[in-house]
Amino acid sequence: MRASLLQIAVDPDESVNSRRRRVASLVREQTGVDLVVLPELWPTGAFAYQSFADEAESPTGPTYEVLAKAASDAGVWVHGGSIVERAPDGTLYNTSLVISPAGELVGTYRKIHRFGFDKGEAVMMGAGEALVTVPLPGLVLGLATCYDLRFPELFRGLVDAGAQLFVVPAGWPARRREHWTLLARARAVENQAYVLACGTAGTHAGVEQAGHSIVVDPWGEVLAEAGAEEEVLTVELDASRVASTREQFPVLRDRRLGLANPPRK
Ligand SMILES: NC(=O)CCC(=O)C(=O)O
Repeated sequence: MRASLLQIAVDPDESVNSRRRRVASLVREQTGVDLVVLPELWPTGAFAYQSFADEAESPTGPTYEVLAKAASDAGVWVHGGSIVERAPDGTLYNTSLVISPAGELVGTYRKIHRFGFDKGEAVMMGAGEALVTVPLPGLVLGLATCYDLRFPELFRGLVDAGAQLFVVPAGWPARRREHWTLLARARAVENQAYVLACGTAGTHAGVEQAGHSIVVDPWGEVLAEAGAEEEVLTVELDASRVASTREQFPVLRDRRLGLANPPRK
């Protein structure tokens, strides 16, 4: 499987619609790969909280429309990063879209762990409640978004649901870049799965973005890593590597589940 991660620069001087058109043509340029991955909240910027309500859309709204057309023109699967979703009851969610080469919306995932502690996304958005996997030809995809990367139990739950490849769109700040790289490798090693972590470039809402999108294999080796600027990272994934790693070094088999917690003192 060939995958391209589009590390998009979110420039506040570019309108959301111009960025959608620009990203759609970048997706079309990936004809020949199997999977294209976009970052978290690339239409608005993950930290541009003030525009969330104005730019909120439905999962089949304007971002889906441009990506679905681009996916079918290029004949690729698209993980569309995420959008600000407005649910029918008015709640906002940070929602990922997975689109087939026929342009169908085959999966959505509402970010479970919201970032910001007592402000920003954490108070403006609802929390997702469901783990999501999507079978792609050759590998089962498990979905997570940005801050989710800090919560290993989510990834273990996705492994239990069959995931072999994690796609993690992000808007990760430059000042915590070392955490990003370390956590992406940790999630790959502990779960013996591919990690495709796609961040944004540029600075928006005063937050410099890390870029440094990264692809890690099931043994924890970094197959490719971007710089800080806008960049397309294309990698070859070997679907059989997940099974062979899990077979040759069967650490997942040694889990001790169901132990009782010690009483709290
Ligand atoms: N958009 C995010 O989830 C940011 C996460 C982050 O900055 C961190 O975990 O650190």
